[in-house]
Amino acid sequence: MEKTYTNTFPLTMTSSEKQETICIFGTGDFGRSLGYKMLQCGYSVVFGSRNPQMSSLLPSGAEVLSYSEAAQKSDVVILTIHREHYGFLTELTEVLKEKVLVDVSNNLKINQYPESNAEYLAQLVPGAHVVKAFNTISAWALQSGAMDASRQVFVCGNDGKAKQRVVDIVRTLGLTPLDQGSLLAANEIENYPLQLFPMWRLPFYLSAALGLFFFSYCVLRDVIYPYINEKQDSTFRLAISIPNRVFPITALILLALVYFPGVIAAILQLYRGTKYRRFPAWLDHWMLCRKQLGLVALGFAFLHVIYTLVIPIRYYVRWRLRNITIAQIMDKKENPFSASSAWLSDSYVSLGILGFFLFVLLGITSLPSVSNTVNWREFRFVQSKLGYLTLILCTAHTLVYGGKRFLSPLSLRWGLPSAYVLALVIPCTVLVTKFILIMPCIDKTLTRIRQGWERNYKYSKSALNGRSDI
Ligand SMILES: NC(=O)C1=CN([C@@H]2O[C@H](COP(=O)(O)OP(=O)(O)OC[C@H]3O[C@@H](n4cnc5c(N)ncnc54)[C@H](OP(=O)(O)O)[C@@H]3O)[C@@H](O)[C@H]2O)C=CC1
Ligand SMILES: [Cu+2]
Repeated sequence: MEKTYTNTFPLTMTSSEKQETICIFGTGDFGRSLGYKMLQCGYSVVFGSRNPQMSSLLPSGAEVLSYSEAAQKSDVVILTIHREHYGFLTELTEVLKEKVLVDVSNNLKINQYPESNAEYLAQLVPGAHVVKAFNTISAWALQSGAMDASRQVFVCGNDGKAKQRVVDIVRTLGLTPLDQGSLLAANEIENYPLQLFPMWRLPFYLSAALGLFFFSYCVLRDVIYPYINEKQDSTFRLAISIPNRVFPITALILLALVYFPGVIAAILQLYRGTKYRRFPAWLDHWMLCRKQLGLVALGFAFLHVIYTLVIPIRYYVRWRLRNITIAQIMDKKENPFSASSAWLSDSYVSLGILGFFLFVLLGITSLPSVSNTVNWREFRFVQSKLGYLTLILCTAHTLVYGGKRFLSPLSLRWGLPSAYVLALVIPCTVLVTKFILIMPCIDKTLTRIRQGWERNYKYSKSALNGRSDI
């Protein structure tokens, strides 16, 4: 019986061959769009509907029959019906026997039901070969042809031949099939369209929290403090001065947070004396979204660069420069040139430029089109060595910014240090810890652990033999 469709199914259809008929159950949005696309690609389409006479707006050229009549016309039946309405299929088990039954359904929530929709369908219609496909393609994309971002169709199913047929249909429709294995994968495939930027969530919340905290901190020091102490209105600082403090601080901390989990993981491995124990879930998740953290940090660094470029055209800056010059003319006294200040200011800018350049380089190499062209060692070299160099340069940039005022009691307001002093805590912690970790004696142990050596090997061996360790 399996021979029937291997013989009849053409791999690619030519006009001279008989058109293959596909049956689509349901005449809703998705069913109609899919039917339209299939007709365009040379299939003949039969719709199954509760009310064949009432169905309107169907693509011309398609036939509409009752569900059981339609099912008899083809051995591939695509169900474009919501899972909640699958009940009536139990009456069609005889007609659907040995047919390829394609489940396209999505749910409203992740893990909404104990079993995936496709597995539920397989239980309802035990004689059919259920294949999961098309759920990641939207009706709108099918119709408008705007499918660049969503050409991929995940396909899974327990019957190899049935799956192959669906894969071929997907290809004929101009989409890219991705075989995901057996029906067990259906759950993951169904959850996929419901996820909302899972890897961007942590970076987003972190940057929002950091931004808000430092913004409030700067408002307290730079707007509220001068108002209460000198009745001075500094609210104009909310537009550029304060954002241009918050952005670089957020960028620097996020960049440090890209390298922090690696350091924590190394310490954990050293402490446990083995690499064969799982990291806690939060550390795993943190490690997985390092790329996104770095890209968000790069975004903030960009903002800092742009905000810095406009400094010379700001009214406040020009006003201050003019006033200082006029005051010097009136006093007939020139400000002496300070070589150390010139050095500090130039090195501050230069470190910033170099740090930003490497930061952009890191961002570019994390793009899939670029990272696909480098091998594993090259990628690690760029992301680790160059990454740490970027962190060192950006931290130094901030330290030099502080310059002579760094930790000076004069810059305290209500006992609060400048925001950039706080910003340095995490980057410095990461750099100092990393420096300790690369000291030869520690590095040697860590490398051995990462190659599989275990400190308490005997202990684990006895555990393996099932003996108690007391
Ligand atoms: N819309 C989209 O972009 C996408 C949809 N999907 C999935 O495709 C399936 C269909 O979605 P969509 O077309 O948007 O939904 P619609 O509500 O527009 O269509 C559902 C169709 O199911 C049929 N149906 C059968 N039994 C019942 C019943 N008891 N009550 C109501 N309808 C019934 C109806 O067709 P008739 O009246 O002819 O019997 C109806 O038109 C869903 O499982 C959805 O998750 C997947 C990817 C994208
Ligand atoms: Cu800067």
